Amino acid sequence: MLQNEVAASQGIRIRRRPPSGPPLHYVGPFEFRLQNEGNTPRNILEEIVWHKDVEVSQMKEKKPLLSLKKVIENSPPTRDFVGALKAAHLQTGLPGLIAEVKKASPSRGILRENFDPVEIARAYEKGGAACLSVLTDENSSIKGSFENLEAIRNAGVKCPLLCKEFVIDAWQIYYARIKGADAILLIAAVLPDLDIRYMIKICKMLGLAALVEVHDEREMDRVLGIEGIELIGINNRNLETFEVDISNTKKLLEGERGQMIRKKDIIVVGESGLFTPDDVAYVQEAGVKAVLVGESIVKQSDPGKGISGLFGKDISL
Ligand SMILES: O=P(O)(O)OC[C@@H](O)[C@@H](O)c1c[nH]c2ccccc12
Repeated sequence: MLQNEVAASQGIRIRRRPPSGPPLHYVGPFEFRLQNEGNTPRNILEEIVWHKDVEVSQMKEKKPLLSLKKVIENSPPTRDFVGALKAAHLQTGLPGLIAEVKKASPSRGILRENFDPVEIARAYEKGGAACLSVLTDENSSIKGSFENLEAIRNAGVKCPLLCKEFVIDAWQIYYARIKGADAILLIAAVLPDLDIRYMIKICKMLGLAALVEVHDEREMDRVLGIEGIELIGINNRNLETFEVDISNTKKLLEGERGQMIRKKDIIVVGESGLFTPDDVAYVQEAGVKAVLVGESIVKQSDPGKGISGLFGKDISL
């Protein structure tokens, strides 16, 4: 089966690359690009993934896997991302915080002018974040970068770091490891089961935690069928439509799914759209032991104080 067909059979709507024939058409003396269902991305997630495909193949030519492996042999060990979340939860009785260093988003535009990633990371650490998330996609309106990840790691920040990337190829996991990541995001709306299985093995080999992100029941059920998963993120934002609804976290943790997660001792991370202590309490009640928060804290003049605002108390002690 073709890659897109395998994905579609698992309910994945994101196509990994334009599936249909030549996009150029001749009409008289003119050549122009005819947009059609086949060669036009259906939403921003699909557009990012198609772009990523080109980006990764170019990067791979410049830095082949073998050269990355050599660098990794001499890299310092990774930090324990899952352990840091568990410890924070035990210590505070609140969900462990993954605080996101986020400059902009496709739906909200620029979130912070004068964006200084290292300053934000330090403020988060001081404010009690257990871990940090750093967006690394450079070509979309997310405005992330691997330089930010590297700069935060090199600045002596001790919190474990999540590389927030759109992973479509295992090469990216090696690259993230070199740039200072302790964990990486794998998006179930993009990756078929076999890719997730394979990538989780690579993460284990490299000492990285994998945060596997789901958004609906079907994705959750697929991911629960995969061995060796320690961290599942429930995104309250639909990456195709950008609709945000925090009751999504509750819905996906009800009944048998919640039971299975407890039995497997999986840590669930509530992601996106969390702004108030009530929001945090709501997802904690639903069963999460960690939260991933960007907008509400990165927008504050002191992002560290933003954390106290989010939890309704100082969690830095
Ligand atoms: O800024 P928010 O609403 O607090 O959301 C943070 C984080 O969950 C969000 O940035 C996110 C979750 N999954 C993603 C995947 C790609 C890009 C971004 C994301």
